[in-house]
Amino acid sequence: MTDPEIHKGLAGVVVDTTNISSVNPQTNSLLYRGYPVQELAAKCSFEEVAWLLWHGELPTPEELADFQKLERGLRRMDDRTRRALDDIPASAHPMDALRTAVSQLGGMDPTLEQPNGILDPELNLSRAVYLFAQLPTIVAYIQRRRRGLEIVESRDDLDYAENFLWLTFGEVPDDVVVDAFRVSLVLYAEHSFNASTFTARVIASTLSDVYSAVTGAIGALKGPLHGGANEAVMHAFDEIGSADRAEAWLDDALAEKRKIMGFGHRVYKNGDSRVPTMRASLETLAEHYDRQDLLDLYNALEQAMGDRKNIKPNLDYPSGPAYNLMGFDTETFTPLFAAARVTGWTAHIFEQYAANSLIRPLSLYTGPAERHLS
Ligand SMILES: CC(=O)SCCNC(=O)CCNC(=O)[C@H](O)C(C)(C)COP(=O)(O)OP(=O)(O)OC[C@H]1O[C@@H](n2cnc3c(N)ncnc32)[C@H](O)[C@@H]1OP(=O)(O)O
Ligand SMILES: O=C([O-])CC(=O)C(=O)O
Repeated sequence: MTDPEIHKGLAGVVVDTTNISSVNPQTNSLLYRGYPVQELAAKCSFEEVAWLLWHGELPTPEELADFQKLERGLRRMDDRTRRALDDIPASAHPMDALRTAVSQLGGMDPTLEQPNGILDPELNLSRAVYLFAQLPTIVAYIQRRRRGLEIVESRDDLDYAENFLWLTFGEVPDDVVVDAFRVSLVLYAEHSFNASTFTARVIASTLSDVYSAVTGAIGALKGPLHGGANEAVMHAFDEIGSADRAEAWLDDALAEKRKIMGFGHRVYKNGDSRVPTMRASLETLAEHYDRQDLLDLYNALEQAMGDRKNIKPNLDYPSGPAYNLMGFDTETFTPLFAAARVTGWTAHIFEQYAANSLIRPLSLYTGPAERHLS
């Protein structure tokens, strides 16, 4: 009998269909429900993109107004969530705190216990909207607590992106900063069967609940080969210090066989479709904050990596320094990714429930042959 073909890391394996987004490395395109992500980033609020991912169509003006009203009414953090967060050491990684908070929200949702409470599509949409509204409050609070600052309450006159920045910094920055932040959220929202989304789908496929699936997805996103890379990019920039040191730093890192964070991608081999849009936002921010030095370092490392390995940046490469310029702590970068991606995760969880098959692949056993206790 010949051994089955092994697909390590499921590389190249098509495991299911999806109508949420398409990643096409040949044309270097990314479509959300058919719309190019660049067009959505140029023209849509993050609320509109969230709606599109969940419902398949952009909202009408009335639907958008109702959704915005609903979202604004769900932003306040429950005292029990606050207590759960306060119980975690402030030194813990924000992704650990966020993962705990989402899990705790699941424990506080009594509707999960209703008949069909886990799978009811209407309840699940409400849960997705609730998580969408809550994550900025939670992520902002985690950063403020780490800085020894008091919580800031949401403002109903602000949209999602503005309010997220307000909650974090206690002020709404200039429009160019808000816009760069909104663009990052749109670009991070969805990316087909990436590791965290697949994790969410695996969990949903057991007919477990939305909160469990999102909690698991947060765990998967934390790793530096996935979402954790946006933080790792900034750590690398801190290590390098300035553009003139990029080449030497890279040579040392490659000699030590280190992975260069923010470069490479499982699907895109000729560059990530989202990078030009995020890079343009980074450029605007660098100009706004008068930080050409950061852009120089960005360009120098990209150039050196291209020369030596011909490997291109992924979205985490421009997002890391962009979030740094906006004033976020490095440890908050991956939670920002999670707050954006909760839209894509939940859309995929709904899709999984709607046409479910338990996800359970096979493995080729390579351990000891059958043996017996004497
Ligand atoms: C938004 C996102 O989540 S995007 C991904 C974010 N993650 C990162 O930025 C982490 C750094 N990048 C990586 O580790 C990888 O590129 C991954 C995990 C993203 C993709 O990995 P894979 O598809 O498995 O690529 P694979 O590992 O086969 O790479 C092919 C070759 O390029 C090398 N390579 C790929 N990425 C990098 C990198 N960032 N630094 C150095 N070498 C790299 C590999 O070592 C491998 O070389 P080899 O053939 O000599 O062994
Ligand atoms: O698609 C992937 O493997 C990783 C990625 O870029 C994302 O999740 O945005």
